[in-house]
Amino acid sequence: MTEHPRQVTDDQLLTNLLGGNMSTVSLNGLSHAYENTVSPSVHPFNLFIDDGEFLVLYGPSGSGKSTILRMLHGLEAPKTGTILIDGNDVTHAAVNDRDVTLALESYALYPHMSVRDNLGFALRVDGLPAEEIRDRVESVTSKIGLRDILDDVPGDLSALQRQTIALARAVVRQPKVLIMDEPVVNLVPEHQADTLRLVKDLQQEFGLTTLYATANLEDAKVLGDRIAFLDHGRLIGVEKPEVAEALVASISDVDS
Ligand SMILES: Nc1ncnc2c1ncn2[C@@H]1O[C@H](COP(=O)(O)OP(=O)(O)OP(=O)(O)O)[C@@H](O)[C@H]1O
Repeated sequence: MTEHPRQVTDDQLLTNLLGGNMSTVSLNGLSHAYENTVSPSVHPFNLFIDDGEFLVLYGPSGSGKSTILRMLHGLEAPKTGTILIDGNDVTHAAVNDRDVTLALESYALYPHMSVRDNLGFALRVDGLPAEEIRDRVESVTSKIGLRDILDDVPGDLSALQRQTIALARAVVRQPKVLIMDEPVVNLVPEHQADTLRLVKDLQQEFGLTTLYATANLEDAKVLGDRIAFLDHGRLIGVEKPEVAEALVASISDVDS
């Protein structure tokens, strides 16, 4: 199975040459095994995610998606391999030293804080100046129609608005890498479509390098620039959404 290199635009080349803030991810020979288990949860694999790319990890339950995200986040140590972000080896770096942000579900919002304070909280902890916090919060909220509810608390809002804020709270940090682990799986169907659209819009608007785990092929096709197919802890292939169906069919043939 071939891995399609993404076309590097003139802008990206220029940014590279100028030593700009690129956010590439290289996973090299990465594997994982949970303690006291017989077979590895993730077999060794290589994967490169380009700056600003939306990469979907797709596979059934137990295929290794969460474990890969947890290694990238710093919550699980790999058994083998390295993790490079912008060429820097972060394989053994602490969670807070790798600039990877996990978008949490809406129940993780602080219930007593206004939307504005929820969005700015992590930025204050990071020590950003008040002016920059205000600018970032306004920039994100104006793009997603949240400005009118900045002074409300989560309990006053709809489930969809809360979900939107939870996503915005990750984006406002402008992380090098944004990760999401099945963020729509617990939402009612009508909110799932809206949330997927929002995820894609925010990712494109802010050009965030993103890894997104899902067991839903339709979601993977809507969201991904490329889809990484996982099966029983193995990376089977990395393809554009257009050829996803054919690859899934070939995996099913092999499995049956
Ligand atoms: N804490 C753990 N201890 C032992 N084995 C685990 C643990 N967490 C996951 N596993 C195993 O590791 C493998 C990969 O699981 P993982 O959760 O990464 O898959 P997934 O594709 O994200 O599935 P799901 O969406 O159901 O979480 C599975 O075989 C799973 O049973």
